[in-house]
Amino acid sequence: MANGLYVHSEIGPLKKVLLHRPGEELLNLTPDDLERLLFDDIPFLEVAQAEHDRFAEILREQGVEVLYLEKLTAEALDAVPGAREEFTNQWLDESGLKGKAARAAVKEYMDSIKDTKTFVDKTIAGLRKEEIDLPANSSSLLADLVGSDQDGETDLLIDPMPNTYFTRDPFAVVGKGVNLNRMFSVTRNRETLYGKFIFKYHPDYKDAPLWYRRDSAYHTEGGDVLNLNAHTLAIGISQRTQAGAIDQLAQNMFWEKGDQCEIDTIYAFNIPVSRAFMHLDTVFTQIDVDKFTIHPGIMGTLQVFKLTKGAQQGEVKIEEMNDTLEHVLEKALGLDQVKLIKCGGGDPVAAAREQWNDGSNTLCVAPGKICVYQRNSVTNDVLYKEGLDLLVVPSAELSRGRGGPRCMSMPFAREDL
Ligand SMILES: NC(=O)NCCC[C@H](N)C(=O)O
Repeated sequence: MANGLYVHSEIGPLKKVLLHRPGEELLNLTPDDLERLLFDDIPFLEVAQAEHDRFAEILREQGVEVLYLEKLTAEALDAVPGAREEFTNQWLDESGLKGKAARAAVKEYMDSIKDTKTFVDKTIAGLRKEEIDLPANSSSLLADLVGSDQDGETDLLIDPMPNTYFTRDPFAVVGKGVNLNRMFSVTRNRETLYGKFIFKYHPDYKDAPLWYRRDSAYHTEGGDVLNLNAHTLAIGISQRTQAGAIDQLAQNMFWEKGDQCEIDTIYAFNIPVSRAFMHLDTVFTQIDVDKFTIHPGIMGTLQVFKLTKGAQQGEVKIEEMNDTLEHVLEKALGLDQVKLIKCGGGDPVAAAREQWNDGSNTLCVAPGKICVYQRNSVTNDVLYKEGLDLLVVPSAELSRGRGGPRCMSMPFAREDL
């Protein structure tokens, strides 16, 4: 574990996980910005934090080391002279700020924050106009005179990043390396900066090989990536992950970085493009050696492609194998039978309601032991009767961002099975 990363499955005993405690970014969410910022409601921050603290505590009770994105980023920026300056400039480049004068004023404000962890929190929280002394209209640039209001009236100078607590998506640990993603939306793509600097400068993680880069041409997100075993990945072709990203990933994993990457097979699942099916992990998650929770909407024949390394340099073989999810997973895992447990049991009303609140998005901490949202009582009852050991996370507020326990976590290390 030279660089501290080691993930070869979805279910091996979890040793180390990355979270982000929701912070002041949720206080900069307004009803008008919800859709653009990919959020569905305004959470009550204090309760969201208490729920998240309980999630972290549940993980620690299971012997898991809990890391925080904001802390690792601050450590990375403090580790190398010039790293914080480099981060600030790139954060400003991607902040949507218009005008040189505004940029200079924000830079001065951010530089004045001495403590780096407080600085990192502020980059996530966003900035209100009232917080900055913008120079009077003395500039000769139209952009300074008009400012950011050209996109509509707003009290914000820089958008918050309310989805940062979904640490699953900006990057994904695969084996001993990382897919550093280019994300689907402009707003969430800013979250990938934290991973960029952690994997560039953090003393414990800087040697991690990158299987994908945030400057790639196609978008992809960690919620679409499932580590089936050391050699096999499942990836969704979804609203968030383009087929071209999977081609690029296969090239990098099989060839460009083939000497470091153990993955030799990728199953690409073509899932419907909709918010309910946002990522592969909103549709199914592995909960035991041979068990998965699923969204019932994914039953029936699926279009699936199997990508393997070809014989010629740079060649990737693609086989279309349209089949049921059950059969594809059996083949991929080399099992005679897998069991798919439906969100909501057989009840279509419960399935729709609980799927909306991530009933099939679970975090497995060991085979058969999973974190679930408390509010999904119908699904949880079914899982309990199937013999699963449930670690129940309070979820009244956390669920308002449309992500569950798997979305809120990025495993850094799991024991082998
Ligand atoms: N892996 C996941 O399904 N993550 C949930 C992300 C929810 C967030 N509001 C988003 O739309 O990106």
